[in-house]
Amino acid sequence: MALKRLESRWRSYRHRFVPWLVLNLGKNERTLRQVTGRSEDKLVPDEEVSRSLLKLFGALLRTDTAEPAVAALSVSPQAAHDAMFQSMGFSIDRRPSTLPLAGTGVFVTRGFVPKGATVAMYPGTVYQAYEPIFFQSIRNPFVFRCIDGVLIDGHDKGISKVVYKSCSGRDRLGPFLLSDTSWLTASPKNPLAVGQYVNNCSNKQPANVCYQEYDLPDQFPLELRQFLPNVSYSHDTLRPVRCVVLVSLRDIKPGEELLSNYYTIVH
Ligand SMILES: C[S@@+](CC[C@H](N)C(=O)[O-])C[C@H]1O[C@@H](n2cnc3c(N)ncnc32)[C@H](O)[C@@H]1O
Repeated sequence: MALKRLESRWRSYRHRFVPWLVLNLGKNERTLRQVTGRSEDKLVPDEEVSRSLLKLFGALLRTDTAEPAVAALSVSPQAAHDAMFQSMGFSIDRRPSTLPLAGTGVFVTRGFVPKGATVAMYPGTVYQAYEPIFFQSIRNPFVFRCIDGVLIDGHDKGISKVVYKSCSGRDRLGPFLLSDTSWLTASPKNPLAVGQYVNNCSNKQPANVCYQEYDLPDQFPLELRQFLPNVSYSHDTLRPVRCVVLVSLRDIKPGEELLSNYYTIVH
């Protein structure tokens, strides 16, 4: 009976962090997020996400004093955070988590995040459901699973880092970089690209952000793609780049830690 229940739960489980789910589902069952269909998993329309990204990336591009629109931009971390604050009204950064034994977390450092805002991005290499990720996934807590089985490896160390850099170096169009590698360092030039450090909510502290899949539209400007923290594992020009953004579930005040929901059940 218990086995049957577990099996049906596993089949309807679509999301997020597999190792964490296996180890902690029993302890944190009250934090499960339930949605009744794929479309319901989107809190805000894709156009709204596009608008936010275009606004921030445009501001980051203008902040750069070197040659705009070409490779190797040199926005300083402080300038990038200022650009974020001015264009979005808030900024976020990594700090030690407020949750016991949870390592690093992500906090609102300045300004207010309104409900429905694109508050962070989940960086990493994007694997289609059929692509090999075995070695990269060993003891890797940063493998994010999308609803359709696409995986995003957001680990900024070891083999994951090597794979991301190599895919990012491969995909460029003339002078244009199509993705950013600086999220692999302590100071990403796109300050949104720290979503892989957002921790899971607890029974006491409910989630204030949720994950939302976002396929990059074809018309996304070439000169702004250099700020994207995602690259496809295989060079596949037909498929749009899969990104995952974190969207605020309520207004969030400065000093608050962003907490997501590592489990989503799609019925
Ligand atoms: C995607 S990473 C998040 C970043 C992580 N905090 C770090 O410093 O690397 C997922 C890992 O964070 C930790 N974590 C996330 N939420 C937690 C929580 N509520 N309590 C304890 N640890 C947590 C677990 O070790 C989990 O495997």
